[in-house]
Amino acid sequence: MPETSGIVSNGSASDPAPPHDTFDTILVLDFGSQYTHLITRRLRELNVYSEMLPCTQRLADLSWKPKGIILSGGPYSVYAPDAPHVDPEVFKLDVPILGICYGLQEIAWHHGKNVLAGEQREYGHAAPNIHPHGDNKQAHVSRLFEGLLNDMDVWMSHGDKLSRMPDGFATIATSTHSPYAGIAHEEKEYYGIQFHPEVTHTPKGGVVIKNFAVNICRAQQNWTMEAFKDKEIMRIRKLVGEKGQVIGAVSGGVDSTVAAKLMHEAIGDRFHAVMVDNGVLRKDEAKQVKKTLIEGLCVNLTVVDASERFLSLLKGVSDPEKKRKIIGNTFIDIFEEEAKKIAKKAENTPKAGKIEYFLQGTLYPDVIESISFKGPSVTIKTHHNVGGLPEKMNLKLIEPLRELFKDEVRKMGVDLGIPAHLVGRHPFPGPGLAIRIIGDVTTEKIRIVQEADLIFIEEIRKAGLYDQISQAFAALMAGRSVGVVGDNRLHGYIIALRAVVTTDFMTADAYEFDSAFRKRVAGRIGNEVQGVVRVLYEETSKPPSTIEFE
Ligand SMILES: Nc1ncnc2c1ncn2[C@@H]1O[C@H](COP(=O)(O)OP(=O)(O)OP(=O)(O)O)[C@@H](O)[C@H]1O
Ligand SMILES: O=c1[nH]c(=O)c2[nH+]cn([C@@H]3O[C@H](COP(=O)(O)O)[C@@H](O)[C@H]3O)c2[nH]1
Ligand SMILES: NC(=O)CC[C@H](N)C(=O)O
Ligand SMILES: [Mg+2]
Repeated sequence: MPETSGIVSNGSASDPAPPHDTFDTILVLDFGSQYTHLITRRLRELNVYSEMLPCTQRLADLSWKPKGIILSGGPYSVYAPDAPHVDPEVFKLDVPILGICYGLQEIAWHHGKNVLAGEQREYGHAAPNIHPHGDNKQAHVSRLFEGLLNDMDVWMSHGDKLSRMPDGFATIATSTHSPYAGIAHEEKEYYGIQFHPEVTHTPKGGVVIKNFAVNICRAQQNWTMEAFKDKEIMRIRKLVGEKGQVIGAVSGGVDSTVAAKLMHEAIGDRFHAVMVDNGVLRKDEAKQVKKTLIEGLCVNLTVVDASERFLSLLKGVSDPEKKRKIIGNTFIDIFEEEAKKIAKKAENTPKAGKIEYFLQGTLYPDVIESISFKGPSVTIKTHHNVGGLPEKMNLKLIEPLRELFKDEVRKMGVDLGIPAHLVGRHPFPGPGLAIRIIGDVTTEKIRIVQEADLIFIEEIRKAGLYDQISQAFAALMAGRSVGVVGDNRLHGYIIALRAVVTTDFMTADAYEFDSAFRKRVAGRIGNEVQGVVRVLYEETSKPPSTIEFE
C-alpha cells in the first residue's frame, strides 16, 4: 500500500497534517483481540481521537507521539515462545499505558515475566472490588476507577493470570477468580485491568476509559466529526495542491458518495467521479446515481455504460469466484481507460494539472483485517477489488474515511449535506446482481431479480422497516420449478428474499417479518414479476451462511 494511502499513514513528506498531528491521540496497539476496534470506538465517543496499529509497531517508525497507549487483549499467552510483544521502547516513552487483559499480562511480563496459566478460566460477568491503595493514611481509590463503586459489573475473558505483583505496582481491584483484576504503578501511570472495559457487557467501562484518556493522559476532547471533516478537507487540499486532479470510483453507495462529496468540497471540479454501469446494478440505479451526484451534490460524474461488455464476459459463467474476478478485472480496465481520457482532456486546461490520486471510500472495518498483525484471514469471497487499480495506473491512494465506521461515515454524510435517505441506504456489493443470480447470468434473470428486489424494498419502506434492517435484497435461485399460471403450466424461476440485521456485517441474523408482510410480498412478486412461480424466505444466520447468496 502506498505511503500516502490514508490518514493512518505515519506521515509521509507529502502528507501535510494527518489527524494525529492536530488532535491529541491515544495509540491503541492491537494484539489481535476481537474487541480492539471497540477501544478506538469508545475513545471517539468521548471525542478523543485514537489510532490503532499492530502490537509489533516499532516506535522508531512512528513520526508522532501519542498522549497515551492502550495495549489490547489478544488470544495468545504472553509466556508462549511465539507470543507477540510490544517494542520495549513503549515503556521508555514516558506516557501513560493501560493494558487490557493480554495487555495487562504484557505489562506484567515486561516487569518480571510473572504470568502463568491459571487453574480456572474466567469467562463472562464478574463484579470486582475496587481497592484503595497508597500508604495507610492516604489510601485512595486509583485514578483509573474514579467515580466507580464496588461490585461494578464487568466482563472477563481470560485463562492466564499474574503469579505475583510486578515491582512498584499495587492492587487496585480484585475479583473472586482474579486477585489482580486491576493493578497500577501510579508514578509511572501504568495501569492494567483483567476485564474488558470496551465491551457493552461492561456497562461502566466507558468511565474507566475516560478516566484513563482524559484524566490520566490529559487528552483533549476535541475530536468531533465536524472538526474532523473540516480538517480532512484542508488536508486533502494541501495534499493535492492547487492544480492536482483526483479520480475516484463511485457506486452510489454510502461510502463512495460521502468520499466523493468530501473530495468535491475540497477540490471542486478537479475531482472526477466515475460510475460504471456493469449491467448488474439494481433497476434504474445508474440513472438515479447520476441524478443524485450531478444534480443533488454537484459532483463531476461520468457514467460509463459498459453493461454489454460485462454481460458478454459473464455469458455462460456460473462459478461465483469467476464472476467476481471477471467483474473486478473489467472494473480495473475501465477505470484505467477513463483516467487516460480525463488526463488527455486536462492537457488543454490551464487550471488543472495531472491526475495523481485515486479516491477510495475504504472504511475502518476494511482496514482492521489487513493491519492486524495476524495478517489477513482466509478468503471466503474475493471482494471485487479496485485496490489493484492505483498500482497499475501509478496513482496514489486517498482514503479519507479510513478511520471511520459506517455509522460515523453516515454522520459525516449528513454533515456534508447529503440527504438522509442516501446516507441510510443498505450496502450493495460491487459485483452486484451477478452474485445474486445463482448460475449463469442472462438478461432475463437480471430483469427478474431487479423487479423482485424493487417490490421487496418498496414493501419494506412502506412498512417503515427499512432503517431497522441492515441489508435486504432478492436473489434468483438455480434451477426452475413448476407453477400454474392462468390454467397453464409454467416452468418458472424461484426468487429468494433475504433481510439481515447486523452491526458489522461479519455476523448477521435474519430479520423476522410477520406473516402478513411475507404473504403480501410473495403475492406481489408472484403476480407482478413475469416468469416467477415461487418465492422463498431465507433465514439462516451468518455464520454458517454469508449475507450474499452465491
Ligand atoms: N458500479 C460501480 N462503479 C464504480 N465504482 C464502483 C462500482 N461499484 C463499486 N464501486 C467501487 O467499489 C467501492 C467498494 O464498494 P462498496 O459497495 O464496498 O462501497 P460503496 O458502494 O461506496 O458503499 P456501500 O457499502 O454502501 O454499498 C466503492 O466505494 C466504489 O469505489
Ligand atoms: O463492495 C462489495 N464488494 C464485494 O465484492 C462484496 N461481496 C459482499 N459484499 C458485501 O459485504 C457484506 C458481507 O457479505 P457476505 O456475508 O456475503 O460476505 C454484505 O453487505 C455484502 O453485500 C461486497 N461488497
Ligand atoms: N482476552 C485476552 O486478552 C486473553 C489473554 C490471554 N490469552 C488469557 O487467556 O488470559
Ligand atoms: Mg456498494
